Amino acid sequence: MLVIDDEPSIRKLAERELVSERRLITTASSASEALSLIEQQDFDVIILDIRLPDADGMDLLVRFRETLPDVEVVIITGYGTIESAIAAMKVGAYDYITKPFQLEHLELIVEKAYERVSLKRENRILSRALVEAPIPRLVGTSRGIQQVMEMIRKVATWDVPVLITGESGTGKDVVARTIHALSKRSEKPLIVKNCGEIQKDLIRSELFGHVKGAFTGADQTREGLLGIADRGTLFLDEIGELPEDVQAALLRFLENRCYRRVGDPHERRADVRLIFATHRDLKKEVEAGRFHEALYYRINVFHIHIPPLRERREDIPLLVEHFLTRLSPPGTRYRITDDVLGYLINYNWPGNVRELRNVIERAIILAENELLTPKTLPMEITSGQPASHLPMSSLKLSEMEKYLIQKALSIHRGNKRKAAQSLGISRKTLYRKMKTYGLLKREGSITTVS
Ligand SMILES: Nc1ncnc2c1ncn2[C@@H]1O[C@H](COP(=O)(O)OP(=O)(O)OP(=O)(O)O)[C@@H](O)[C@H]1O
Repeated sequence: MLVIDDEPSIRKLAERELVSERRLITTASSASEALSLIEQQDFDVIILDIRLPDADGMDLLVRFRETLPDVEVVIITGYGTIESAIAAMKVGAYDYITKPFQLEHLELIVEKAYERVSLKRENRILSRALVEAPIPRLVGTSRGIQQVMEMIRKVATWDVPVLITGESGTGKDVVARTIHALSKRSEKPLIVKNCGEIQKDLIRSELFGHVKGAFTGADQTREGLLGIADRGTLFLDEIGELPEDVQAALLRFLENRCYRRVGDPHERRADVRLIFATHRDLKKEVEAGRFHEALYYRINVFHIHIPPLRERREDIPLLVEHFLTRLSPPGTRYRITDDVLGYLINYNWPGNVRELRNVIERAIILAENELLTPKTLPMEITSGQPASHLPMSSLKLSEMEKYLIQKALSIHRGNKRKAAQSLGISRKTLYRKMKTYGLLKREGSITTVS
């Protein structure tokens, strides 16, 4: 924020009282000083005394309106010059305040002006299409997913950085969106950026912004993602792809919320919650000298790991149901046969939930009579060995029995009659064994196999 006033007491008051976590205050005592500051740095809000020693504040305001369309200008006028305040509003000032004023009154106006700046910024972000669709639901009842949900609920309302890890397609993006949606910042923008998709030499400028002339091709000053995400959340995917110098700058930002745009000698502040994701093992990257150690420790404080789908196969029936509902064309209701579910549960899912989603989408297209049969599945799934995931490391009879019961329940989506039938035992025996193996914790929540 820039405060232009020739009265030292007003400048001092602003410097002392209006500074905040999110705001740096710069002051100027004359129009010429203000203009040279504006040449060098960007401001969100300008407070302008209409009477200045070297220029008419009105002329300055007109100039600001033409050259700084995104900045909100608040006018300070002397007592009895209300007409000039009204004239200033007509030219495009955001608001005015008359001297002498109460500090609270000024604070309120400044807050509102900032609110307006961030609203404008959000509209711009929407037009840059960085914010995507609403959050998808995190589906799953496995212990792994339940733990992830629990962690999300705990961390969402805190402003701490979060690191999400997991193989590609496990749902890191869904988790990040859920954290933002449950946070205090949910009304503010969530900016999502995959660092792996940005050209290496442009990453710094993309994140922190740059000033005009900072490098060849920088013909305009441009706001970085941190500035755009101010008061919201920035989700950086594939953080392992960041160059070393950018990692260091990011660490600085995490420590004091200050950053510098490329080519800008001045510090800026932004109030941004950061969420990171990677499919790499960052600890190994640190050991190999490819990832900044201090940054790793700073972001690893709250770490959410999403297990691969093959380690939580009991989520597959629910996920299948979820995608069938989501992907069936309106007015249709696609179903799957039991053997299709069996194949899906047994497959290894190297592409995790994303692959499952794609398989269901493809099968819906190939299905006849709204029924997904094995013919609608890709070869690599139907050629799989149905029993390939037996826990062969353990050959204890009881463990094998428990495993087979869980498997049968998974395949038959918890239907005890069908599970018992496929195991060749009575329903009563199945029930008794489920009790023995602790598979009947709560009615309706059956622990199935992974
Ligand atoms: N638990 C889940 N419940 C519902 N949908 C899910 C779940 N996990 C993942 N998905 C869906 O699977 C797809 C892939 O998820 P997402 O993009 O979040 O994975 P990712 O881990 O971020 O992948 P990458 O590392 O490749 O970016 C998306 O369509 C997402 O909606």
